[in-house]
Formats: sequence, C-alpha cells, structure tokens
Amino acid sequence: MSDSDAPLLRAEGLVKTHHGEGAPAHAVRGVGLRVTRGEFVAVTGPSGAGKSTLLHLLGGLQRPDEGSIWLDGERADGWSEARWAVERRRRIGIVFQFFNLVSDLSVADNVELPALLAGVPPKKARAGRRELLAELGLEGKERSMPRELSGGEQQRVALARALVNHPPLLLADEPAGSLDSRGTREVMRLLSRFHQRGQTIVLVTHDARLASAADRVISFFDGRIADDATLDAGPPPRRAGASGVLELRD
Ligand SMILES: Nc1ncnc2c1ncn2[C@@H]1O[C@H](COP(=O)(O)OP(=O)(O)OP(=O)(O)O)[C@@H](O)[C@H]1O
Repeated sequence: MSDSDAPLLRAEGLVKTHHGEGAPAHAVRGVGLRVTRGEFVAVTGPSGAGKSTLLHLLGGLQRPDEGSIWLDGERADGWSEARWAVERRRRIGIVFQFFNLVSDLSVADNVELPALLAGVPPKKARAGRRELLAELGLEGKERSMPRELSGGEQQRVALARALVNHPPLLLADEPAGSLDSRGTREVMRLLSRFHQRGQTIVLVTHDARLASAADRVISFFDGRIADDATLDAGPPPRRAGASGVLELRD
C-alpha cells in the first residue's frame, strides 16, 4: 500500500556490522535518511566508508542489525527474502558496478526477465523491453550475449533491466566503477535523463563527477553521514529548443 505523503524511502537508526575473518567491520553505524519522490541523491565517500553496505540495506540485499526501513510509508525491514525479491522486481530497480547480467541470456532476455517474473504478459514485456533498449541506443544488440558487449553497453542493458518494470526507486552502486571516462559520461547522462523524467535515484559513488549529476549529495564517512547537502539547482533541467518544444538536456 502506498502513502503519498510519506517519503519514498525512509531509514532510521540503521546499523550493520560485517563479521568476516578479521575484526568485525562496523560498516554502517547509525544512519537515518529520507528520500522524497523525484530526488536524485548521491552517497559519496572514501573506500570502505560503508556506502555499498548502506545501499544493500536499502535494497534488502543485506539485513540491518538494528534500525528500520520504510518504502512508500510501508515498513520494509521485516520483509522476508521472498518479499524483498518481489519488491526488487516491482518497486526497486538496482544497478551494480559489474552489471550482474545473466551471462547465458541474450540482451533481450536479460531485460525481459524481471517483467515476466513480475507477471507482465509476454507481449507487453517485449514491448517494454524494445522501447527501453531503443531509448538506450541498444536496438541492434537485442540478440547479443552480454560478453559480446562493451562495459558501457552492458551497463545500459543493466539499466534497462532495472527500469523495465518502472520501479519508483532506482538504486545504483558504483554504476560507472568499471567503465572508462566515456562510459562514465554516458551513465551520468542517462541517470540525469531518467531523473528529469521523475525517476527517484539513490546513487553510491566515490566519483565526484558522477555525484555532481545528483541534486543532493550525502557524504559518508566511517559508517555515518558526515554531510548532507542539496546542490544548487543549476540550469533548469528542461530547455526550449529552437522549435520552442521542450527537449531533454543531454
Ligand atoms: N561481506 C562483507 N564481509 C565482511 N566485511 C565486509 C563485507 N562487506 C563490506 N565489508 C567491510 O565493511 C566496510 C564497508 O564496506 P563497503 O563496501 O560498504 O564500503 P564502501 O564505502 O562501499 O567501499 P568501496 O567504495 O570501496 O566500495 C569495509 O571495511 C569492508 O571491508
């Protein structure tokens, strides 16, 4: 159930300690966060600060030791694995640094899969996949396998897969972390474009340039929020072209 007055995402008092082989890693040490609909929030900070752990908690990929998470006003931290899996198909799209595409499925099948798993009729899933891949400049690559694509192309496929069910929330974990500067610019441009259309985004990155695409930057340090700043709005996100018609800014 959706509560339109609630922030799209809210977390309170999140704590997560990893117990590996060495000393416990106190990755997230008491974090509260609210993300409203339409925001583009970047979480930046040095390596090991706990950014990815935070994102994994917000997407239900890891469980907090303490604290609570609400999605659309609904308490989410008690959800089962199965429920989180359903919600990651419907309401939370995620992109990762290393794309995590299914290597033995074609580009088309990778993108269609979450739609089919969510119960979208095959014809509609196909149409959604076609539209997104065309929009992302991948219409000629539908039958390709992920290994036949460049890193930048694979990340665009991953973005299409994350957005095929039109989730209100997109989480991105270092989406340009394994790309060259051209790929990074492309990811930045695409995230900005989807944000301009109203997509809510939480982006984890240590790349200040990528973070500058966001309208709010949270600095994460040693498992805590050190700073939370709304950036200048800058130029308006849409401008009138020569025809007077509003165009997306690239
Ligand atoms: N699965 C895990 N098991 C044990 N320790 C972990 C695990 N995941 C993360 N850590 C530790 O938790 C701390 C925070 O890691 P995390 O990956 O969240 O930081 P980060 O800010 O995303 O770093 P980076 O920018 O390098 O990805 C680090 O000390 C890391 O070594």
